[in-house]
Amino acid sequence: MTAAVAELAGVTVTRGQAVLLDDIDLRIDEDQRWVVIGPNGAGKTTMLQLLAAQLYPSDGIVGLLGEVVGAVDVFELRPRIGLTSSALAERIPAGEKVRDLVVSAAYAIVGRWREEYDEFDFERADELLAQFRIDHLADRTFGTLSEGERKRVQIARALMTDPELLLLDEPAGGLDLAGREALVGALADLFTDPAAPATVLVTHHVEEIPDGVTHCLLLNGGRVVAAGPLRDTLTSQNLSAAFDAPLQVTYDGRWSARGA
Ligand SMILES: Nc1ncnc2c1ncn2[C@@H]1O[C@H](COP(=O)(O)OP(=O)(O)OP(=O)(O)O)[C@@H](O)[C@H]1O
Repeated sequence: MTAAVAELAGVTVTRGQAVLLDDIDLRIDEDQRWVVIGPNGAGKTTMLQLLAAQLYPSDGIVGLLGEVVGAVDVFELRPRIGLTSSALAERIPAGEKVRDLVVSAAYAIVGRWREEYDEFDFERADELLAQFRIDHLADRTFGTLSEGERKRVQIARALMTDPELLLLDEPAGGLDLAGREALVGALADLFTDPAAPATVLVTHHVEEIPDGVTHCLLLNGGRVVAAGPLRDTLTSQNLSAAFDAPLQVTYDGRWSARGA
């Protein structure tokens, strides 16, 4: 049996009168790659914040990497979890060099360059840059990169600490078609690697589901519409329920969806 990297039991998140997540049960195993899909405001980012140990539930239990959030120091948990999001990208100084940015993740530092890094760290950073086909950008500054290049740098950085759980919040958001396709391809390479960590990828678009994704969570209004193995879960009926609109899902090696 595989081990759970994350377990949510009866998890509710409220802010004032607003219910952001409502009574969520979910288990993510170490060999699983999840995609979370839902309309704006469904609670996807809130879910990732819970999984990143950046948010406590208002009710219920969040188990992460064998620990219960709230009963353990989150600063011990966070280095074991890789996260990319546009909010984090905004905090990256434009003048930071790509290689430094990736290598400094080993020490969970953004925009500082004070620690000693060893040869192994630089080798690992270069390996990750090559894996995401951005090794030619190693000496460029973050601010000079295209949006697609920035996304890949962030993912390389998130992997630098060899996280046990990788969380990607709309990694293809804002990319043009070619950039999106390149990123989806790079993620497919990662997701189909058995050594890659358990992953949760948030998106609005089924076209952005890379090969290697095994499970799907559909959210609407903070509630689970459906969750389980991808092929069983991502049906026209479930997607329509998640988006409150008649949608037709097809799969021909890639997922796509259109109005029914
Ligand atoms: N502090 C808060 N107080 C009240 N409501 C909030 C607060 N933070 C978030 N919300 C609401 O919670 C809901 C879920 O937000 P969340 O960012 O998790 O959704 P999402 O699915 O990631 O949306 P999107 O696709 O637009 O990024 C939204 O309706 C949002 O307006």
